[in-house]
Amino acid sequence: MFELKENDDICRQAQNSGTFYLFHNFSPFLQKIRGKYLVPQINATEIKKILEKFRQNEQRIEDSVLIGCSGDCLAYFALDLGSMERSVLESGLEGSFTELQQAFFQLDEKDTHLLSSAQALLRWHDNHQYCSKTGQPTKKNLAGSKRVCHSSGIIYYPQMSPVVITLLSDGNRCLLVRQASFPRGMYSALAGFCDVGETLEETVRREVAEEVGLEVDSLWYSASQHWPFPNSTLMIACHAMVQPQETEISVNKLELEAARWFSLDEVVEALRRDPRSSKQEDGTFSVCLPPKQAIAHQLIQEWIKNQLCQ
Ligand SMILES: NC(=O)C1=CN([C@@H]2O[C@H](COP(=O)(O)OP(=O)(O)OC[C@H]3O[C@@H](n4cnc5c(N)ncnc54)[C@H](O)[C@@H]3O)[C@@H](O)[C@H]2O)C=CC1
Ligand SMILES: [Mg+2]
Repeated sequence: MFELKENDDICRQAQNSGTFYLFHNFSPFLQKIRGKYLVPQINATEIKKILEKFRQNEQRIEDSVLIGCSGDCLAYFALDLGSMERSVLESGLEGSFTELQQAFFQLDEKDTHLLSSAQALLRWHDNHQYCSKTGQPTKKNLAGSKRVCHSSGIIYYPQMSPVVITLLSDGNRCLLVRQASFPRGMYSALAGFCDVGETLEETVRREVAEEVGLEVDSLWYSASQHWPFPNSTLMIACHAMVQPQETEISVNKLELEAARWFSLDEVVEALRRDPRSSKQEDGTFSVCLPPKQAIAHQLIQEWIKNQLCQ
C-alpha cells in the first residue's frame, strides 16, 4: 500500500490490473439477485469500455481512489461517476446505485469494509477540493491518499473522527441508551466524539458523566471499527464499570431520549429480537439492539459472555 500511495507510476500500473467499485454521488453500484445484494467487481478494461460507451474521457479512471489491496497484491479502487446521468448508467450496467445504509446490513463483511472505506474517502476528496488557507484548488495524488495545494505547499490527508463507544456495567446489569434518531425501540451503548487533546479514557469518563451523570470506576479497551454513518468515524469500543452502589442515572435529555439499566435476561431476549419486527400489537416497540455489523453489538455480546462466565 505504501508504494501505491507514494508512487503515481506504480499506482497507474496497479490500476491496469486492479478491481474497481463504482459509485454515483457516494451510492455504491450494486446488483440485487434473488433478494441478495451483490457488489460487482469491475476491471480496468471494463471501466474503460464503460467510459467510452458513455462518451467520457478514458483519463477519468485517474479520478479513482485506492481503497485496499488483497493478500496477493491486487489493488482495489473506487470511482464515483456522479457527473454522469444515473439512470442511463444503471440501465447500461444492469444494477443500481443504492444508498450504502440501505444495503450495509445485508452485505458480506469484506464488502461492507471496502464500501464504507471507499465512501468515506470519496466524500473526503469531494469536501477538500480547495485549500482552506489559500482558497486555491487542491490536487489529489493518483492513489487519493492525500491532496496538495500547489500554491502554499500544504498537504491534506484524509481524516476520520475518533468516537468512543462504551458499554457500562454495574456488575449485574448493563446500561443502554437511546437517541431520538435511532430506529424505534433500539437501544445501544453510549457513544461520544473525542475532544481535541483528550485521551480515550478521558473521553469515556466525560461522555458517561455528561450523558447519564455516572462516574466511571474502571475501563478497558475491547476493539475498534470504521463507521461510515452519518460521517466517517473511528469507533473505539470500551467496557467500563461503575461502583454498584452508585448507579442512579441522570439522563441528559438534550443528547438522549432514554437510558436505563438492563438485566442479563433482558439483554439476551432483546438480542434475539429482529429490529424489523419489534413493533407490538399496541403500537409500542419492544427493545431491540444494534445488528451484528455494529461494534455496539460486539460489546453487548462480550458483556453477556463475561456475565455467563462469572
Ligand atoms: N457502530 C456503532 O455501534 C455505533 C455508532 N455510533 C456512532 O457514534 C457517533 C457519535 O455518537 P453521538 O452519541 O452522536 O456523539 P456525541 O455524544 O459526541 O454527540 C454528538 C454531538 O457532538 C458534537 N460533535 C463533536 N464533534 C463532532 C464531530 N467530529 N462530528 C459530529 N459531531 C460532533 C455535535 O454537536 C453532535 O451533535 C455517531 O455518529 C453514531 O453514528 C453510535 C452508536 C453505535
Ligand atoms: Mg452520545
